[in-house]
Amino acid sequence: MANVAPAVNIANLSFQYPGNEAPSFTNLNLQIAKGERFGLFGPNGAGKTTLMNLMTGLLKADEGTIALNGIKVGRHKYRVNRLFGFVPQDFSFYQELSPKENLEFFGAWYGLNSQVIKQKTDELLQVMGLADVRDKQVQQFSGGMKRRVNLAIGVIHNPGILFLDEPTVGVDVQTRHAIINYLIDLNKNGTTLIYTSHQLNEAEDLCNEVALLDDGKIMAQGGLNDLLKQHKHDDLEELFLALTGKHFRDDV
Ligand SMILES: Nc1ncnc2c1ncn2[C@@H]1O[C@H](COP(=O)(O)OP(=O)(O)OP(=O)(O)O)[C@@H](O)[C@H]1O
Repeated sequence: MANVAPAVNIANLSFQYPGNEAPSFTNLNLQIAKGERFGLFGPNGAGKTTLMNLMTGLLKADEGTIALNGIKVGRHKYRVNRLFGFVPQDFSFYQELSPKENLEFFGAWYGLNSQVIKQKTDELLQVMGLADVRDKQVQQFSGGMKRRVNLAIGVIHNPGILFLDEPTVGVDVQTRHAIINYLIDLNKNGTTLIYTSHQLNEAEDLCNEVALLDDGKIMAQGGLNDLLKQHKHDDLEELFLALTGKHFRDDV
């Protein structure tokens, strides 16, 4: 059988923000296989968002390469951009537009034809519980509704890889359940999920593979159950504290 390229292949990645004293990453290597529900965890300031921004091409590596499904990020921008969806921590839609208008706009941006845009827009508004408010301005929505709009936009083009940076921050239990169940369904249909969160109990429901990042280094990586067994911990929170320590990580 031919070798299948991993969903994400990071090789010898080095990156430093201009003006910072120390690099964020030096010679980092990470592979994420296709079809995984992969969780990237770590304390505040560990580098999770920076790594997501590098994987999605928002930041450019100083050294090393990142490939998605075997295609190098930064080289074939248009091809790479259509491979993945990104649900960033900050809302990435137009507040003055309705959810329907936002989905139509981003569908067109991804080059979908109008028939597909209409069908995906109707489907996503329904799945996300936004059908009744489809024509209202998003700026009038609650935080949980805005999170669902953010997610819908990230998946309108049926991406094979979906990056999610804290997709459930600040939402209620109902929205959290809806989002997690939707993500599990997407994964069953073949989408690789790459997810960060501080909600470790939620991560246990969602992820089958995890990596713990601290100070730009991967402290542990593997199947969630294998890691818990190997380190003799009952849950991800215990493992997290054991590997990253209990001290605060406030930036100064
Ligand atoms: N634009 C920037 N310029 C300079 N330094 C930055 C920039 N963005 C982030 N950093 C620094 O890089 C480090 C990693 O930040 P990052 O936001 O990637 O961490 P994180 O793991 O996502 O944290 P959190 O859990 O708090 O979201 C921090 O020390 C942060 O101060």
